[in-house]
Amino acid sequence: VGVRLAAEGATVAACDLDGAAARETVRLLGGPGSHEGAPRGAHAAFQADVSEAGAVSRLVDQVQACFSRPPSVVVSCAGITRDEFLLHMSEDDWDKVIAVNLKGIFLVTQAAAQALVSSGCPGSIINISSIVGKVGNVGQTNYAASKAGVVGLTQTAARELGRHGIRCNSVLPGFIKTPMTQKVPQKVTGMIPLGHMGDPEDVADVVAFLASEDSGYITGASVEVTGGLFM
Ligand SMILES: CCCCCCCCCCCCCC(=O)CC(=O)SCCNC(=O)CCNC(=O)[C@H](O)C(C)(C)COP(=O)(O)OP(=O)(O)OC[C@H]1O[C@@H](n2cnc3c(N)ncnc32)[C@H](O)[C@@H]1OP(=O)(O)O
Ligand SMILES: NC(=O)C1=CN([C@@H]2O[C@H](COP(=O)(O)OP(=O)(O)OC[C@H]3O[C@@H](n4cnc5c(N)ncnc54)[C@H](O)[C@@H]3O)[C@@H](O)[C@H]2O)C=CC1
Repeated sequence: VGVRLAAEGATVAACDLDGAAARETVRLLGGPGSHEGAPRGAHAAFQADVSEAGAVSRLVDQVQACFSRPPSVVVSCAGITRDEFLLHMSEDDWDKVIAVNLKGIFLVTQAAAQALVSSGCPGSIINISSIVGKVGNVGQTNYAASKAGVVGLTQTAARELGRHGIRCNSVLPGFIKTPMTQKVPQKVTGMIPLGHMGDPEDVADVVAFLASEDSGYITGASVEVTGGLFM
């Protein structure tokens, strides 16, 4: 997503719980700024735990200090799984997934919206849900609930923030080739109408569209990027 948005001319603030991962993203973008507080206009890397309110507040403050404005496009990708059958799922596995995947998106969406509204800037907020939030999945009561919650949160934010020129949309990827999907039974591929798994670039293409003025009249939408899986 960062590479695609940079290719569209965006200056990217990449943030991750793993600061090294964020700095690697900035290096991928060819940005000189592989450290916080990069020269104005350069891409910059930040570290934060999105499930922690103080960390998110500090992140938005750091981004505004670095770029002299709130972020005009915010893409929340952070997500984890702690898969287990319902009969055996621990409370901790439930709490951890909800904290990152749902509360994290609440905190980032809220902090970004507060900064945009107080500065009178329009914006586009894009939250990464999952097709699992629409149809459920074996072993994922926690994850499915978190991802379904992302859609409801984003629709509500869209209703409240439209008057401020802030659009909010959800992206629901399907079976995408990343480490996260390595444990999914491969028999799934046969269920995909397009016959193959997607690539992260397929998701990035949709994010770039929702970030751009080409989607200027779209808000509150849930865009499925699934090859037709579970249409
Ligand atoms: C006909 C197949 C239908 C498959 C539909 C699956 C759709 C998945 C699309 C995902 C797209 C988006 C996903 C996403 O947002 C990103 C992710 O979250 S990727 C990770 C998704 N996680 C899973 O799919 C769960 C994978 N399973 C597990 O992690 C383990 O199985 C689990 C921890 C749940 C249990 O482990 P264990 O006790 O060791 O049991 P087994 O692994 O031996 O499995 C027992 C039994 O259950 C079957 N099974 C496991 N997972 C799934 C599944 N997702 N869908 C269907 N069936 C599943 C497994 O095949 C075994 O069946 P047997 O007949 O007993 O062999
Ligand atoms: N891979 C797939 O097939 C699908 C993925 N998704 C969603 O897409 C998003 C990205 O998924 P992937 O790139 O596959 O996963 P990934 O595991 O490669 O990336 C997730 C990133 O989130 C970071 N992160 C984890 N907890 C964090 C926290 N508390 N604070 C800040 N950062 C944190 C991780 O360090 C990691 O860099 C996730 O929200 C996932 O649920 C949705 C559908 C399908």
